[in-house]
Amino acid sequence: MAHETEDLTSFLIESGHGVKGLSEMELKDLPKEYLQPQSERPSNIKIMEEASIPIIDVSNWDDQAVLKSLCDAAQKWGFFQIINHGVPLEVLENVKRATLVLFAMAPEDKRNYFKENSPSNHVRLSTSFIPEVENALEWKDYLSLFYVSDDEALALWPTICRDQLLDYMNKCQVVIKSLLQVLLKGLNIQEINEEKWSLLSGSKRINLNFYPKCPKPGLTVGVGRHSDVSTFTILLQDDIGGLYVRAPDGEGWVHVPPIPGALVINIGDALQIMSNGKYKSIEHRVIANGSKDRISIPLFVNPKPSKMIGPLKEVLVESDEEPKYKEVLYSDYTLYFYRKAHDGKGTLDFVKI
Ligand SMILES: COc1cc(/C=C/C(=O)SCCNC(=O)CCNC(=O)[C@H](O)C(C)(C)COP(=O)(O)OP(=O)(O)OC[C@H]2O[C@@H](n3cnc4c(N)ncnc43)[C@H](O)[C@@H]2OP(=O)(O)O)ccc1O
Ligand SMILES: O=C(O)CCC(=O)C(=O)O
Ligand SMILES: [Fe+2]
Repeated sequence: MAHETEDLTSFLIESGHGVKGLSEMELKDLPKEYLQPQSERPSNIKIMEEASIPIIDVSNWDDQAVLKSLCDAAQKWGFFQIINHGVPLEVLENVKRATLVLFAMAPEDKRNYFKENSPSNHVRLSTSFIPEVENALEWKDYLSLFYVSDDEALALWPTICRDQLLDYMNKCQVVIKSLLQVLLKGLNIQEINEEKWSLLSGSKRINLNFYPKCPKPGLTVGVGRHSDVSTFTILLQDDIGGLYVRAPDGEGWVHVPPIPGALVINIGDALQIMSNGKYKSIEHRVIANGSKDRISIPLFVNPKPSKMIGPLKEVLVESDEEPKYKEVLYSDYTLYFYRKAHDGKGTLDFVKI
């Protein structure tokens, strides 16, 4: 039934089943649309079992040793986990539960949030990444919510999860502010005025990712190799695992093990650009799971879309380096990201000098 592409699109999107619906059919084989080229399949990944991304205790953001660990991790790994960050465990659990409840909704209710029916482009349920431009689909459904204000979110976001998400985003504000202050100190910027806050963190997007159990996890991906286009991302994951990040040697891949209560932080392209390459946005990917559903919730902290981004002048003066990236309107950068399939760190080519 769902094996011809047109039928598949109708099943996934028009009927609102998503890839979760395919998973529930207990198919023996994957529809051909999900077959990734050999080079992207998990069997071709060199996994570095002995390596791990840093785990940093941030109970005291003002501690110089904590500052050094965070800035070193942002330079070397671009990915780290934080513990004792102050966001209550209960708030994290509520968000994960709300995500499961959202994806458990009936397809006829979920279909209202797919792009074609959604009342706003700030609320969008999708499957894969951008099916229209992908040669091979990703085994994932996701709800993407662009945050403008609490009032707008209360009016537009699905009632089934909006309160839990807003509470979580609100509680994350301390983490966002503290992390930005530390990372900018590492660039020798001590004071952050309103203009800089807005440049670095003037918009937010939260995605609820659902990776259903997959009949042939070896032949597809949960999410293909990409770097985020954010300033940085705060990722909450459940206890299943499957996220891998590119190791600093550029060859192998390192698993990000779930740690109860921890938040995963990754530097995005916008901060790589603004720090003129000092902080690294690192490629990452998600492998599908053969026996269990998985969820993750990335909170993308982004520049305001109307801002021009480029290497910060303080960074250029301090390092006496030439800019490595051109200035670009942030919304143009994001649109370029959304116009193509995931392609590793390919989005940065848009601004490389
Ligand atoms: C790994 O898998 C992912 C990752 C992601 C996201 C990762 C990030 O790093 S998110 C950070 C992105 N930055 C922002 O959201 C802030 C800046 N955003 C904006 O300025 C706007 O949203 C916009 C991108 C400029 C678009 O706004 P607007 O002018 O109002 O037009 P739209 O109709 O909303 O969209 C135009 C065009 O963009 C694409 N698009 C927009 N939002 C999404 C979305 N959430 N998911 C996918 N695609 C989106 C879309 O192609 C639109 O084209 P149409 O043909 O539909 O008109 C996300 C998802 C993953 O799987
Ligand atoms: O699910 C994950 O662990 C990562 C998801 C991700 O990289 C993204 O949504 O940008
Ligand atoms: Fe990502």
